[in-house]
Amino acid sequence: IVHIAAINKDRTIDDYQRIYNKIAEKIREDDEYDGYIGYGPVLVRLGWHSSGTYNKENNSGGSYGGTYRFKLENSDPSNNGLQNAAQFLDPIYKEFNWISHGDLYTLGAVCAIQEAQGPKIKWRPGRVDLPESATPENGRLPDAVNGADYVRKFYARLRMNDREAVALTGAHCLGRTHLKNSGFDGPWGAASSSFTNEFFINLLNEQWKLQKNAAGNKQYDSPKGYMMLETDYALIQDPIYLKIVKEYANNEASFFKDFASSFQKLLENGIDYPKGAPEYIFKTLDDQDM
Ligand code: HEM
Ligand SMILES: Nc1c([N+](=O)[O-])cnc2ccccc12
Repeated sequence: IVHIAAINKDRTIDDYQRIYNKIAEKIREDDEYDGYIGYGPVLVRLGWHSSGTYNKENNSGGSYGGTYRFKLENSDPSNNGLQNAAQFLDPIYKEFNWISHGDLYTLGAVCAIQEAQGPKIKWRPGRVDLPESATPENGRLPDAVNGADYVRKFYARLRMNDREAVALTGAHCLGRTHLKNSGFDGPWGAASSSFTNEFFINLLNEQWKLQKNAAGNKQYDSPKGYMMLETDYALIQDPIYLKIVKEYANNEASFFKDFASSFQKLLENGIDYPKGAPEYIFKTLDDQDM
């Protein structure tokens, strides 16, 4: 399968910055969502899940076709809760319906990370809405109850190496798990809406206890009320991952640099960009004194 980015010469960075600003202003405005965590984290998860269906074996899935908009994909149990992100983006799509769904889902995630004081993420437009028949089957997104071997194998399907896998998991500094969405619960402590390297610091500094939660699923809990999934905890069980976790816990700049490149790669998996395809770095609202 080949997906070639469609370059729309009528649209410039100003057009996309306008959409970015609309999303960013709405994140600021709708601040009460999920106990005042806000919509940032769930927008990041939508961008990641719409990209995480990619399979390098046949270049299928991924963000290009915007197939999350179809029932088969948005009703995948792995996508429980992302309806909130889709509903958040609906009015923005109505106002700017010249953008493709794939570009909108990924732009929303980039905006959410940057507005959470995370790194600048380069973003390239050109995804094209594909028909419902192009929707990937359920089951391509990762399960949380697994160890390091599973994590390594899963990320290999997305063409991600060990550093990229650890860096990407650092997005778990944002938001929280919700029993009704995924059967995992917490953290009850600082479920953050700021993008930092705290996930790695928590992993290394907290005492973790594996226990069954109210839904009977195993997760690691800490006395301070933090939690880790088994796939999170795997990053300090595996010696190679552990070394990278320590690097990112001690060097936020290194984490930011690697996250920015890995997240762009994740969002662009499966897409061929023609030579000279435009690549944008959006200004935050703060950069624009808004
Ligand atoms: C092995 C890989 C991964 C597994 C098993 C996993 C699993 C999960 C689970 C179970 C939740 C809770 C969902 C809910 O209950 O609402 C969650 C939330 C989240 N995940 Fe992951 N995840 C993985 C990788 C990633 C990656 C690569 C990113 C982004 C780069 C990411 C970003 C997020 C965010 C931002 C949230 C919070 C969402 C919210 O607060 O609504 N995750 N993840
Ligand atoms: N905030 C989180 C943490 N944490 O340490 O605060 C750990 N793992 C998570 C997994 C999914 C979503 C949020 C998480």
